[in-house]
Amino acid sequence: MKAAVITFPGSNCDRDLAVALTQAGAQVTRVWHKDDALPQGTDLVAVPGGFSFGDYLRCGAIAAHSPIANAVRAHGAKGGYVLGICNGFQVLTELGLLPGALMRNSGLKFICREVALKVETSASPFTSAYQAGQVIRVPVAHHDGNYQIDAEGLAKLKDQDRIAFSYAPGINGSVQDIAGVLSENRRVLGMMPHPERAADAVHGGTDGAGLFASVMQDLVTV
Ligand SMILES: NC(=O)CC[C@H](N)C(=O)O
Repeated sequence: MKAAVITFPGSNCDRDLAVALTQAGAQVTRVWHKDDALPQGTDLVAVPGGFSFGDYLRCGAIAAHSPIANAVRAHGAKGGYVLGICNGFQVLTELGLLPGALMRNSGLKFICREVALKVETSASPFTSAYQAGQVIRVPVAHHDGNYQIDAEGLAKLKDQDRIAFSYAPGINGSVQDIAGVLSENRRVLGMMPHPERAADAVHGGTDGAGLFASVMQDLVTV
């Protein structure tokens, strides 16, 4: 599995994401946002957390207009794997690869702590190592994690089993406590919690490691 981890000015989880992917067995290349093409043979594009461009104008909005943005959008559009974590999830909604938007947390506070997450589906390349209904513990660190989508979009997510994770219980006002969603072809995942911060015993928990193990496994069987 060849993975490309994108870095924007203000990204702060790019190294951790690269380490988690490497430990899971991926061959990782770091890509600067000013590049306009992905490395040859990229299977997975990973968009990390952080504060790209200082979270002006909306979180992820400026990053979605970076030189690399069109290549990321094209990779997702042609069926490639794309993973967006936290600010990366915000970027993927701004790119139009995932529906909905991330608004300011309902409590108007930055939330930085470990949370309980329910795995809503194991039928995806990113969640196959988990059981549907399983509750895992993963850290969050965000001020704009309040996922919102219109009623029609929500019905579609539910009908197509595209809610990957939900908070159990809710923490930030997200509709249906949604913490992560999948694209229609299930190859694009955006999630606010940080599995790369719970992927090694030294992190104090390894519940996030299953996500990286899942996508490695998926590629082998494709
Ligand atoms: N950890 C992150 O990626 C934070 C995302 C974004 N800057 C927010 O606070 O909502």
